[in-house]
Amino acid sequence: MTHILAIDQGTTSSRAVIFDAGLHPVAVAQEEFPQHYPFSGWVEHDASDLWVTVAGVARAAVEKAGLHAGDIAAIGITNQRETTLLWDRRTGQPLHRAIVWQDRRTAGLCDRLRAEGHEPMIAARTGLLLDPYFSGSKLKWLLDNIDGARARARRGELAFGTVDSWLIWNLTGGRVHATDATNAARTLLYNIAENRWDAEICALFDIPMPLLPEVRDCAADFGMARADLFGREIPILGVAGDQQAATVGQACFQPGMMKSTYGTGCFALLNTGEEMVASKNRLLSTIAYRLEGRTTYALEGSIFIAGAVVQWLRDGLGLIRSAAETQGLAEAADPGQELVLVPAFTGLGAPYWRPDCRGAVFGLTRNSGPAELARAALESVGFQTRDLWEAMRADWPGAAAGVLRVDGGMAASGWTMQFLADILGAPVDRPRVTETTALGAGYLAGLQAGLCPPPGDFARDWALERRFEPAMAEGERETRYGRWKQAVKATMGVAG
Ligand SMILES: Nc1ncnc2c1ncn2[C@@H]1O[C@H](COP(=O)(O)OP(=O)(O)O)[C@@H](O)[C@H]1O
Ligand SMILES: O=P(O)(O)OC[C@H](O)CO
Repeated sequence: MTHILAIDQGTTSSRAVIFDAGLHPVAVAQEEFPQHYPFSGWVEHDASDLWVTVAGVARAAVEKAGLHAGDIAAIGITNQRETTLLWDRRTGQPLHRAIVWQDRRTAGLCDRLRAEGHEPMIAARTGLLLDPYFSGSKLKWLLDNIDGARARARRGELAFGTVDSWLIWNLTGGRVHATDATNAARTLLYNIAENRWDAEICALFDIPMPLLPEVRDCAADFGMARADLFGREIPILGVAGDQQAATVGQACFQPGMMKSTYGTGCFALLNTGEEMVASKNRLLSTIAYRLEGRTTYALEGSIFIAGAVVQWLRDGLGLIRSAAETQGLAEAADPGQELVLVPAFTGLGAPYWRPDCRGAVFGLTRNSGPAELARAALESVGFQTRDLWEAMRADWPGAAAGVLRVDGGMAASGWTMQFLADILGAPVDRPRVTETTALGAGYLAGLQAGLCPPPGDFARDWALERRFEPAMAEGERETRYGRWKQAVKATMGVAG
C-alpha cells in the first residue's frame, strides 16, 4: 500500500488527487457541479451532487493512476468550509440543499444577535464574528424553516454536518458521524479555547446538541470507506478544512509563518502557535490544525472575491476569454491612469465585514478600457491582501517578519504575485507544488497511516518554485495603498 487518495471538495468542483508515498501527485480527476441561487444572496448546493461527484472523481483518480484499492493506504479529506448540511440519520437523506458559505440569508438574524450584545461572548469562545458566513446561523435557519426538524433533532433523529462530515457519513455508509477540529472551528458553535461544542451558544441558536458530530484530530481514524465503493475498504485517516489543509500543505508549522490561497476568494492564515490570539482588527482566530490532541491556532483573513474578479472580467464583461489573458492586459495598461476597483460583489469580508457593500470603480476616464480595468482587478487582490497583512501585524507582533507563501489557481498569475510583493513590501514565495490543499489532506492521512514523516521533515521537503521580491519604491507603495483605503471608505459610505 503505497499511495494516498486526497479528496478536495471545493465550492465549484470536486477533485481527487493520488499521491505516492513521497507526496508527489500522480493522478488528478475533477468534476464541476451546479450552483443554485434561489434568491438574491442565497447560494445552495445539492447535497447529493457533492457526494456523487466526490465518489466519481475518487474512483476516476485511482483508475487514472493505474492503481487498485489495494494500493491506497489511506484517504484524506479536505473541503469547502462552513457549508451546512442536515440529514436523516436513518435514511441518510438530506432534509434540504446544502447552504453554502457564501449564502447571506441569515444576515438579519446575525444583526439582531449582534444588537442584543452577544458578539463579544461568541468571539471570545469561537474566535469568529456574528456573520452569516459561518454555519451556526445557517443551521438555525434550517431548523426554523423545515417543518418538524427541531423536534426531530431533539429526538436524535437528524445529523448536522459540514461537507467533511457529509462525505465521511457517505463514505462509511452511515457508520461514522464525525468532523475534525478545523471544520468544527468554523461552525460558530465550537469553543476553540476549550475544544468542545459550546452548550450556551447552541442554546442561543436553539440548536439541539444531539445533532452535532464527534470532533477528532486532523490526523485520526475517521472510519472505513465502504468496500463496494473501491473494491475493498480503505481507512479515512486525515481531515481538514481546505484553508487549513493548505496551511499544512504549505508547511506553515512554525509560529509567524503565513500562507495565502488565491482561488475564488482569498484566505490568509498566520500560524500563531499554541496561542489563541484574539484579534483587535476583525480578523478571525481559528484552529490551524490539531495533532495528537495539541491545538495550533491561526489568525485568518477571509476575502470573498479574488479569482472571482477575473471570472467577472471573463463571464460578466466578456473582456477576456481566459484568465491568463489578464497578464498581457495589465502589462499593456496605461501607467498614467489610476483606476481602483473595489470588488465588493458579495459585500466585504475581513477586516471590514460589510455584507451590505457592493463593488465600485474609481478614477474612470474617457480613455479607460479593458487593459486598465484588468490591471485594477488584479491589483484589487494585492490591496485586499495588504489589508489583511496590516491587520495581522497590528494584532500579533510575531507576524512582523513575514514572507508570504502563496497558492491556489490565481497564484499562477506572475503579474499579480509581483504586484502583491510590491504592495506588501515583502517577499512572496510560490512553491513548486501548488496543489497545496490536496497535499495537506494527503499528508495528514499519510501521517496517520505511518507513510509520511513528522511535520519537521515534511517542512524540509517544501520546495520554492519562484520568489517575488518587492520592487516598488516605498513612497509609491504607500501612496497607492492610501488611495485604495480611500476607495474602500467611499464604497462603504455609499452602502450606508
Ligand atoms: N493565470 C491566471 N491569472 C489570473 N487569475 C487566474 C489565473 N488562473 C486562474 N485564475 C483564477 O483562479 C481561480 C481558480 O482557482 P482555484 O484555486 O481553482 O479556485 P477554487 O478552488 O476556488 O475553485 C479562478 O477564479 C480564476 O479566475
Ligand atoms: O472551495 P474554496 O476553495 O472556494 O474555499 C472555500 C472556503 O473554505 C470558504 O471558507
